[in-house]
Amino acid sequence: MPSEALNIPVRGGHAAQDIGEVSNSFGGNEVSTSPTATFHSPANSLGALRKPSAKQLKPFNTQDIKVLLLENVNETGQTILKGQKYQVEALKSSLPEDQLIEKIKDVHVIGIRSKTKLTANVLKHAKNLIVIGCFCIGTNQVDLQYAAESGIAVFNSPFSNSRSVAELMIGEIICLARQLGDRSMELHNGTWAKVSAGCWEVRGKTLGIIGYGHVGSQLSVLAEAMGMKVIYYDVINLMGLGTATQVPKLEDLLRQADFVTLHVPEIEDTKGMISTKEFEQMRKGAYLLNASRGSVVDIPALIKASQSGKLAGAALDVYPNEPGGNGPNFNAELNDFTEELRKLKNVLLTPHIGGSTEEAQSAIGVEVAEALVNYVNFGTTVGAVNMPEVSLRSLTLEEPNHVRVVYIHKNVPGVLRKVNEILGDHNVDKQMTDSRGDVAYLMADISDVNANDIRGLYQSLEDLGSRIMTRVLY
Ligand SMILES: NC(=O)c1ccc[n+]([C@@H]2O[C@H](COP(=O)([O-])OP(=O)(O)OC[C@H]3O[C@@H](n4cnc5c(N)ncnc54)[C@H](O)[C@@H]3O)[C@@H](O)[C@H]2O)c1
Ligand SMILES: O=C(O)CC[C@@H](O)C(=O)O
Repeated sequence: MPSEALNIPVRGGHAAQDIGEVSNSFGGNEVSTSPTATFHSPANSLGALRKPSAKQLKPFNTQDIKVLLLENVNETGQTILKGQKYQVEALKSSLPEDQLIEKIKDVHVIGIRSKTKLTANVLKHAKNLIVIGCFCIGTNQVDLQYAAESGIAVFNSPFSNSRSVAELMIGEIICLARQLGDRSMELHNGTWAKVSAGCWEVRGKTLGIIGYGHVGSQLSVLAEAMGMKVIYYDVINLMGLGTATQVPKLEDLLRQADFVTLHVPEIEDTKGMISTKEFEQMRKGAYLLNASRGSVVDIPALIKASQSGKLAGAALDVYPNEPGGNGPNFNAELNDFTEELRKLKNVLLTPHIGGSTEEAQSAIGVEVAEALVNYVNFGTTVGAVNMPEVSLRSLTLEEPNHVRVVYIHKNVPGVLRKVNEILGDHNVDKQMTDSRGDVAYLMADISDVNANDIRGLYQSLEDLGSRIMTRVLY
């Protein structure tokens, strides 16, 4: 069978086009949450691309694949995607919703960071989209459920920037303890203010970490190395690193810690988790740091706690509303508390740079771009955050008449029987299927397939009522 002879439309929810007309058409586990859980190694299945005997699965002209990268995705990621000859458009900022909707109509792959909101309203316009790459840790900006139900896989980089965030927290803890932000600002403005009142060593102080995952646990180790006592609160029981100890309740942590730092995901439970009541429970003269998501801390309540002297200082890296790009745009139009926040003493404000280091961005670029290529070219979902993890060993060059069928479907009874009736005309060499909630993902490598059979195979799967998306790769 001639490789790349036919192109199979893969996007679900649309009428199958004539094979001849679709030369421009082409058909991605739970992120580990604890230091003791099994971490995913960075995507490594590109090794398959490099193995001489592995067969490239590209039932499409790769140069027809349109990739839109927003928010200044690192050069490393762009290079990998361009290396596949995909058409890559890379923009430095995110896009307002109306422009995003226009752009997303066309593309097969989109890469974003934390600012681009891929809501159901945006995604319903994404007629060709098969995969989303979040070039960051957080995936709260994407409607993961809607994406899964539309057959769109979502990938992220679960820990490539954890160390960078932890290091920033260490820097900020010392800056807050010594009021460095204020001293520096004063001297920039020509004022010499040599003070020691209210300035402390961090040695012997208690750090309370809320959310003891990738970032929280890294921070724990670094803080202990500076002589801090570490306690943490998490919704799951986790083994503390070093001598760090878990406390049973959030309130216990708030009452004991000198520094409280947040490293939880943005989910329903964590929205507004630090508000007036929690500030009251904190020690007088304590410090609060938030580099998780802007919705986790009630900032007007933080402003009151700072003005009243309850808090000795705070460091914020994230805000409920953040600008789409760089510029003089951190103002009251964005968040109505901004002016008051800017006036506070010993409050460090940073523009969501926790993960913004050369090391982190370069590693994220590679990890997410490789996951995207593996999904587009091979259908592999290892590392996807909204689909079951499915992978099969590569087809090899010794298997010229094999095709890989990817069938994303509603998780309802009887589907496998019907699919296997269709595949049963061929030899099913290997097959893997798994489900996650309402969506199931089936991958099968079948042999003895003639080029002429592919359209029929594809169409039969498309015609099943359970179909979300069909892809045939060969
Ligand atoms: N500022 C930045 O640039 C930056 C960079 C990386 C990550 N982040 C944010 O930090 C968050 C944490 O990152 P991570 O890699 O450590 O995530 P993670 O998933 O490894 O860890 C999160 C931890 O929070 C715990 N948790 C969940 N809900 C909780 C609750 N209600 N109370 C207490 N604990 C709870 C989880 O059990 C888990 O152990 C990310 O989701 C992301 O939003 C920000
Ligand atoms: O780079 C970003 O925009 C997001 C960084 C961070 O919040 C993350 O979720 O990894």
